[in-house]
Amino acid sequence: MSTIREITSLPNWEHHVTSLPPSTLLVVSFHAPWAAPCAQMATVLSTLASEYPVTEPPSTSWVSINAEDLSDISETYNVTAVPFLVLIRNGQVLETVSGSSAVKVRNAIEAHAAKVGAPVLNGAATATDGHEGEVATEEDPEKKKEELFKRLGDLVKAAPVMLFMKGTPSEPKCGFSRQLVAILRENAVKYGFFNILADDEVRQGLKEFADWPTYPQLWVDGKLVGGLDIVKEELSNDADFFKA
Ligand SMILES: N[C@@H](CCC(=O)N[C@@H](CS)C(=O)NCC(=O)O)C(=O)O
Repeated sequence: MSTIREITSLPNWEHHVTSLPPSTLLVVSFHAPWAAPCAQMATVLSTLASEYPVTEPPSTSWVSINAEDLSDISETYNVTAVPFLVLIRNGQVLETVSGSSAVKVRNAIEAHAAKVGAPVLNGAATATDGHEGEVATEEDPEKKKEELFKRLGDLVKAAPVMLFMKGTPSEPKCGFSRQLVAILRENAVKYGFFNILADDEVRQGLKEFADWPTYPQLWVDGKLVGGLDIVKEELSNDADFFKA
């Protein structure tokens, strides 16, 4: 289970890059502390990283960089907006993804990294150097809502099964979320998760987007199944609900 490491200085970055074998895919996430979509992207990336096992030599290496503090590095990679993802192997930039689309980020990483026990998408990702999903600077509330809903539309598809919960699977912060995590574990379901306590915009926005007022929320293939009660009901009607 890979984790994301924060690069804190230029020497730290140089040491990290030069210590990697040529075959390792280096996943670099540029962020800024003031940009809420970066907090969301951090969660998306740590969920993704956790799906990649730690191997020797490492098949993937995951780092994040404060784009403003380490401007020498962000300038090297032409980071003009955050979040901004750069995929590097053997010193070569393979692909960049500008913006907060969880789907584009997942596709790009899956296209370049082999996950043990998972199919590798061949050429599924395309270069995405457009400006979609960037941080809105305007205060137009309609535009902000449109952007939020676009992010949420991507986020609910960040994994085939997505759990929006309070806390994390290892540390649920609410009994309902804890119960749903236990159900998923009992049914050996692989899932991505999002801690809605870490992002109030997502917490409030998803209620409206989903037309569902509470958490946990379970989404399968980008469609809302429901909360804990609905999942329990589905399983009591069909014990193989998650196997279909
Ligand atoms: N019966 C609900 C229980 C979930 C629930 O009531 N959640 C509350 C308390 S944890 C909630 O999310 N409230 C809205 C919020 O906290 O934003 C289910 O089946 O999921």
